[in-house]
Amino acid sequence: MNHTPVGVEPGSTAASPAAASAASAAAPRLRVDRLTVRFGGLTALDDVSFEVGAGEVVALIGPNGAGKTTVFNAVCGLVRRAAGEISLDGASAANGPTGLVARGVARTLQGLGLFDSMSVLENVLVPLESGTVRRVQHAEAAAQASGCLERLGIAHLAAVPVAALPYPERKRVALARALGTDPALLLLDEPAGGLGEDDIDALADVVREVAASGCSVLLVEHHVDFVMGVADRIIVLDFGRVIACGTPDEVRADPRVEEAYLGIEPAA
Ligand SMILES: Nc1ncnc2c1ncn2[C@@H]1O[C@H](COP(=O)(O)OP(=O)(O)OP(=O)(O)O)[C@@H](O)[C@H]1O
Repeated sequence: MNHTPVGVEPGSTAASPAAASAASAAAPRLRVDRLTVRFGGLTALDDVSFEVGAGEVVALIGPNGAGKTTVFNAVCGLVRRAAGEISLDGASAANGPTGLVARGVARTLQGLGLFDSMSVLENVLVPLESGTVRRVQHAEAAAQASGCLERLGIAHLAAVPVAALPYPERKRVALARALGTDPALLLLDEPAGGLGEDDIDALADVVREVAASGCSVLLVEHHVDFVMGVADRIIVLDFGRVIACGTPDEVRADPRVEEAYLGIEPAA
């Protein structure tokens, strides 16, 4: 896995010179710069900045309503930015529902969003054949989708309707569908939610392997042990602002995080 730090943002707890020089050496895979999103009078994101490097796993954590999903939606162009810039591999993203998906961003959803009556393989084929990501020949798409099912240990379920599967397998299908597009940036929305410990361990292995292959991973997750075990860096949001950013150890030791996220009052 690539552990290269790619920069330190306002509120960061990790400000090493190495991080600064790495950040300036190459454009990060994802750059979110001073992002502000408002819903009417509510400021859901307020001046949020962070970066995700190639092959890096970055976790966004924070209490309910902190703005994590809104970051994903902004990266995908599903909510309009009131201010700020988002870029992928140095190319600026339009402020609307265009561009990023075609440029190699894939996302899983909290609600999975699978087509229940379709088979596992058919679900994974949907984005490959729809032309929303890119248009590939059917044989090539089928081979790519099958490879993803193998990778996630569900090849034997290829012909099974999704409706017949238990929740952990359904989550694997959703992940396979995202990975099937061969993304440069993978957005995972609560990937460990609803899973048991064995499935979470297997998921962590997959995330590490995906990152080792060069794909960048940005994930939103409440399962603290999973986050601490898999993330290279963690960004902590609270009320739409970045309150801390650093390695798992740095974030774990930050009293602001304990106070905001874990609900622990800092020692007097
Ligand atoms: N489409 C919307 N319209 C109005 N308000 C919204 C909308 N989407 C999100 N919000 C509000 O913006 C804030 C941030 O929401 P968001 O869903 O990003 O938080 P979150 O950190 O993902 O929370 P959770 O952990 O509960 O999923 C919340 O106050 C939420 O109610």
